[in-house]
Amino acid sequence: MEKIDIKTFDSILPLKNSPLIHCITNDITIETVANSILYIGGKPIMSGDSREFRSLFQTTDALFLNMGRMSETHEKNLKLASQLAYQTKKPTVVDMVGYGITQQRLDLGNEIISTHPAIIKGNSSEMRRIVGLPTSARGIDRSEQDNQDNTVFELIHALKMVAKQQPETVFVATGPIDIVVKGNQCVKLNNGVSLLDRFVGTGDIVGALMATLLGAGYDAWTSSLFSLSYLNIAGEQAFSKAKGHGIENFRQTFLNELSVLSSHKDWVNDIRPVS
Ligand SMILES: Nc1ncnc2c1ncn2[C@@H]1O[C@H](COP(=O)(O)OP(=O)(O)O)[C@@H](O)[C@H]1O
Ligand SMILES: Cc1ncsc1CCOP(=O)(O)O
Ligand SMILES: [Mg+2]
Repeated sequence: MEKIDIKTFDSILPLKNSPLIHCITNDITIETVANSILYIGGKPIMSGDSREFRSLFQTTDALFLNMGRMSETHEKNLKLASQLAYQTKKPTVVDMVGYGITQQRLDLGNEIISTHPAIIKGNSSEMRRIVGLPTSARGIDRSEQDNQDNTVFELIHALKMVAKQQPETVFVATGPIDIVVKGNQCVKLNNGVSLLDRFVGTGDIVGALMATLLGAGYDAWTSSLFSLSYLNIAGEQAFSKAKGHGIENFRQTFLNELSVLSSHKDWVNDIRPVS
């Protein structure tokens, strides 16, 4: 497993600049995604009007694409934006929500993958479909079977095979164990709490945090590892403060933690890579 240079994480927040992040995302979690970017010092612009994409691209620092709630317009927007990002080398994160559950999502996801975004992420079940592994997951959720030691091992192997074809792209599979792969490099992270899986948006949020760090000028590897660690340790802090008081209370406490965790400089000491 690659070592993580945790010391660099200490100095990342607060961000030195306020990167402007263009988000084309689902309308289920759009407000939470926008606020999460603000909580770590970025500036979101949520635009789904393709008429303004080209002028927006002249001022934004990164692009966040989320396959979320599909429609013909959303599909056209994601296709156009991913092509513009490829042509202009705009740092891009794509969240493969529901990849492979329908032909539309399969085709759209494959078209976006071909534009070589900096980070391709999804939960472990979505990422298993991307690398051609079976999954019993339904809808956009993750199957528990996809988080066992053997299934995590086979996903890492398959991700490395795909990553060899796209050496500039970081592949992230989230779950109880988060997997980050770039070429033949791999890190597994073991932070977070199961309550993070009990409400919608945590996958969307961590993808938006990755795009924010890309926009701040960090590379895809650092952006992925930092965002996963930061979000999950915010979840651990929220659990210690809000456990037993209901999922919605945990969710609110968790979102609050995203805005304050960076002020506790020793948070990086809680990062738990898995050897
Ligand atoms: N059971 C769990 N234990 C620890 N962390 C979790 C758990 N479930 C989800 N997470 C964390 O929540 C975030 C979202 O992951 P996941 O639920 O897999 O994405 P999605 O919401 O797209 O399905 C990730 O940072 C992941 O590490
Ligand atoms: C429920 C739902 N349906 C389409 S997008 C979405 C939200 C998914 O958010 P996350 O992947 O972060 O749980
Ligand atoms: Mg998701």
